[in-house]
Amino acid sequence: MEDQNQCKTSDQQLQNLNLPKVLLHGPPGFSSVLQPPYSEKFHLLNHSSLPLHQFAATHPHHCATVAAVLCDGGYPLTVDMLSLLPSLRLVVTASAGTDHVDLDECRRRGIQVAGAGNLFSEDVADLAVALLIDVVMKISAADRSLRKRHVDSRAITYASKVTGKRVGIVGLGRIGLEVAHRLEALNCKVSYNSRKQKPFVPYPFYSNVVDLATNTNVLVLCCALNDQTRHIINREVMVALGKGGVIVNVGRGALIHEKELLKCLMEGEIEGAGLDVFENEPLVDEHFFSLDNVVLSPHAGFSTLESYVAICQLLGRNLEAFFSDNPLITPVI
Ligand SMILES: O=CC(=O)O
Repeated sequence: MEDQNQCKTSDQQLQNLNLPKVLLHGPPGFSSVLQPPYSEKFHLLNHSSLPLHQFAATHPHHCATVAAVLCDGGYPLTVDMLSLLPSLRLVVTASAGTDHVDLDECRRRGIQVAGAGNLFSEDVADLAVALLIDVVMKISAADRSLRKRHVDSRAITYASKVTGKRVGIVGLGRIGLEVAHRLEALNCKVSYNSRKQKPFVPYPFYSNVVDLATNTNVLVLCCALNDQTRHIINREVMVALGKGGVIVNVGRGALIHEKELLKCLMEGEIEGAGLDVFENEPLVDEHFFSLDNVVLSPHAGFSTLESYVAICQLLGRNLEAFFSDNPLITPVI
């Protein structure tokens, strides 16, 4: 554990005593998400060099008094972890998804949670459409082929038209809607599946993902991961999508039964996949690496420079709002 401010003067350390303690729960370097003026308003603690339970064992006083956690999307906050922080009142996550945070436990303990809101929706939608176009038009496969000096583009099999494709969006929240708007410009025929039919959208609704797959060429997964959506894309759905079918996933890896996806890709049950997320992140199943009909992206849907600058501000503003007794800017609960 390092105290974020340990190299400052002891005067500043004394000053820290009056500042709310915020525990940073993310990768090395995560502390840079809070910049002045926000970084000066909190006593930042960074445990990235130690697992949280070891930090708790070696720094019980800090753990007992941490008031807020600032966490990164890939960093779980389980019941056990939350129990190490008895004074915790706020979790701010730098992600739109909240499947890594035990929200039920936060509710039970009255801990408020803020997230990224819709900040990343446009970037994620851009990436979804980029992956769709790449897989369908075989851009990355052609690039690989050219680099091997196979200059005849037909050395790879024929690409397919994006224009006019029937695209089924799974999860028509803000990201799904952004994807739909982009696809309309490409003359794609959009339909969707979600928990409930949305009265305000013009797209056909399918209450069942198998029916959606049967009636489309491409599935784009934009929904949240929860008990209802885990492995929502199983073999039955992939077979229903059919041999020319493509799956794009910008939601969470575990929306797809990944082993079945690999089998379907290898056996030609579906045509291809564009994946920004994986079931065992940060690990990626290496079987994907040898498949030419897959385009891979390292969970990068939210990593534009513009959005990074914006999320840094938003995290600080949520912390500031909470500790000034104002409503959270982007509340989850
Ligand atoms: O995956 C990224 C996010 O949830 O913001």
